[in-house]
Amino acid sequence: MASITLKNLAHSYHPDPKGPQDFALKSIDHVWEDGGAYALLGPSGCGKTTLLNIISGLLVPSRGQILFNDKDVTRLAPEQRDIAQVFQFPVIYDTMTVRENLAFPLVNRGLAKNEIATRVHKMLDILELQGKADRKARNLTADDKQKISLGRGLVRYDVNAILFDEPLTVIDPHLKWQLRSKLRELHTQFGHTMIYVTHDQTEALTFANKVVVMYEGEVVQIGTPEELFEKPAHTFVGYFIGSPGMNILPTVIEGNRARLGQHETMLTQSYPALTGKVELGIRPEYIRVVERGQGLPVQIREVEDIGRFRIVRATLQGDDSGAIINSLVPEDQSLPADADLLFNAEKVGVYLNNHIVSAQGS
Ligand SMILES: Nc1ncnc2c1ncn2[C@@H]1O[C@H](COP(=O)(O)OP(=O)(O)OP(=O)(O)O)[C@@H](O)[C@H]1O
Repeated sequence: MASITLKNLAHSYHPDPKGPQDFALKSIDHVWEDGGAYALLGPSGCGKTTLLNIISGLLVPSRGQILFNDKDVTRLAPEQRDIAQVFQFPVIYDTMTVRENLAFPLVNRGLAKNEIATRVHKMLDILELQGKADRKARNLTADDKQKISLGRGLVRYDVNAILFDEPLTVIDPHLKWQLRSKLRELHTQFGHTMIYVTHDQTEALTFANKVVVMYEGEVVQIGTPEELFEKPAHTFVGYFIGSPGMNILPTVIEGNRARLGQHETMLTQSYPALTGKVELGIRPEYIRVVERGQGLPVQIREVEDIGRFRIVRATLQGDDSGAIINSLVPEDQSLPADADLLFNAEKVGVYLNNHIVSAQGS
C-alpha cells in the first residue's frame, strides 16, 4: 500500500492549450494518505475519470508528477504500478469458475497454492459467494459478476492502491448498500489505499473516510462527510452535498450583518470589506420557520412532505427575483400564516467568488 502524492498535476486533452478553460484538470496538489479510503465525487465532466486514469497510468498528465510513496510513477505503465482496478462493468473470465476467477490475480503472481486457497476462501466468505464457488461465471447475474470483479481487486494484498470507477452502476439498487458496507468492511480489515469514483453523494459519503469533491477540473474540498456538510469550503460543495443542498443567497456584508434584499440578518463574527461575488450559505437544516417579527419575513410558496420532515420553500418579502430559500421543518410542527425565517447564525457561511471567507480575527 502507498500514499499517493499528486504534485502540481494538470491535464489538457488539447495539443496546444490556450488557458485554464482548455484544461480538464486545472491544478491539483495533494497527498493522499496510505490506507485512506477516498471517494472522488463530482458531476459529470468535472475530471474524475481523467484524474483516476492519471493515477492508474492510462494517461500521462500534461504537467506535474504522481508519486506512490516516494517513487515517481508519472511515466510508468499501469502494469508497472501494482494497482488493482474495478470498473463500471464486470471484468471477469466467463469460462472460469468463480473460484478460478478470484484465484487468477494470485496465480499470476506465483503465490503458493495453499496461500491462494486460503485467500480465495476468505474472499468467497466475505462476498457471500461460497455457494456459487464452483459455478462458471457466465451463468451468474450481473450483480454476482460485479462482486467477482470487486473480489479480484481486493484479493491481492500487495497492491499500492485499489481504484474503483463507479463500480456499483450495474448493481441492483437494494444490493448497493450491502456491497458498499462490504467495501468498508474490507477496508477496515485490510487497510488498502482505496480510491472510489462516483457522482453519487450517498455512495461517496457511505464509502469514504475522506471525500474529494471535484468541480470543473479542480478539487474544491477534501474532507470527512461531516466536514463537507458542516463547513463547505466552496459553494458547490454546499449545493452538491445534502438534500436539498445549501441555500446560497446574494448578500452584502457589513461587519457582522448580512443584508439580504431589504432585510438583514446578524452574523456571529465580523467580516472584512468584500469585493466580488458575495454570497451567504445556510443549510435548510439550520433555518427555523417562526412567527412574524422574529426573523426575515417571507412568503411560503410550497411545502413538500418528505417523511419525517417537510421542505418549506419560501421567498423573501420584497424580493422580486423569485429566489427560493429552502428550510427543513419537522413533520409535526405547524406553520404560521405569516412566517419569518430564522437563521442559526453559527451555521452561516460567507462566500467570496464561491470560496468561504474567514471572519476577521479568526
Ligand atoms: N479523451 C478525451 N479527449 C478529449 N476530451 C476529453 C477526453 N476525455 C475526457 N475529456 C473531457 O475532459 C473533461 C473531464 O472529463 P472526465 O471524463 O474526466 O470527467 P468525469 O468527471 O469523469 O465525468 P463522467 O462522470 O461523465 O465520467 C470533460 O470536459 C470531457 O469532455
